[in-house]
Amino acid sequence: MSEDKRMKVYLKGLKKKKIKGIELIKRDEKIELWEERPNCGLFILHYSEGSEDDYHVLRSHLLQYGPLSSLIILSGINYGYACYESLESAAIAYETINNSYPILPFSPKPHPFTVLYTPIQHNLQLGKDSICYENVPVPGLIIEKDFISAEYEQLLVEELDKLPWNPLANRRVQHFGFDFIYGANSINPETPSSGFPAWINPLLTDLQLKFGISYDQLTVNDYQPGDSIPPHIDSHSPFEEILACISILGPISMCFRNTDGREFNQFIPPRSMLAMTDEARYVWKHSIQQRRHDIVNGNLVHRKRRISLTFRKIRIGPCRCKYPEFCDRDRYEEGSN
Ligand SMILES: O=C(O)CCC(=O)C(=O)O
Ligand SMILES: [Fe+2]
Repeated sequence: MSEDKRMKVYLKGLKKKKIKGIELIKRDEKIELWEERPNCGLFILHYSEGSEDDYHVLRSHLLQYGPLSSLIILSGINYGYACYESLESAAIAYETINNSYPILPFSPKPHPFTVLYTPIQHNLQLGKDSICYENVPVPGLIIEKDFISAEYEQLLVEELDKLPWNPLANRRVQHFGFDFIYGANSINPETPSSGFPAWINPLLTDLQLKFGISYDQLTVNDYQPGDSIPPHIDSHSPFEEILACISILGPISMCFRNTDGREFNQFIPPRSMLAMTDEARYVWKHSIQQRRHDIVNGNLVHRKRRISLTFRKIRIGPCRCKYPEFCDRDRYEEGSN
């Protein structure tokens, strides 16, 4: 076949793929595309696996045309969405990609891709469960960024990795102060397991200053991408009100769910402190959902290893929270068993 003919066949194949891609976007994203008028927003028909590597391949290519304000490429879906900061950059990308068919090293094999203008600021419908926000309206939830330094974060990881991790179904854990009894979601106050190692002291001091609480139980969770913790409320009776959770290494989102159906994904940056007080502590369930990515401000954030340190204070006496319908105080009342 001549080179000319080969090119024609190749472009015909690409055109067919494009028509199929548009149908898919209409079906999944429920939007009609506006193909002709230049717009900052672009649907990308990348025909790849949408893996993390594919995401980075696309991102570095698209950045050649100008700064992006959004890029969402989801695993297992062969189209994505990008938004340029300027119309000019989007137009250069559109013209260059659709006229010169650059071949990118996608998985499973290198191939060209196409882009389409869209007038709609889009969060991919198929990725909407993973959209999270920097401040969600959960009463009593406090998030403080940059609570610890990068140096101390590094030290915590090194020290924790010297100690044995206990594997659970979807993550690994360590406990300090008192052992945590899974199932009962409690501790045995009669049998303190171990004290806190000295390298925890700076955190204990900071939390004491912040909340006036001397925390005495610590659960450390270690999550790899895709790991999770099921929805739960930390039992009221064994622990006092304020739970303080320090996050290190990777970013993640935590899902807060109320029994009335409200649900919010809170983005948690590394080295931040998240405190659950009042309703956030006693009423809302929290969980880390099984995912490898989160979407924040229109951008895909791939999860990495994340460690959390949850500080709790053992409660002496019954819980007297304002939420008896959510409280387990009856189970722990004196004389009951
Ligand atoms: O990993 C986290 O931030 C949450 C941990 C947690 O909810 C718990 O250990 O009870
Ligand atoms: Fe918890």
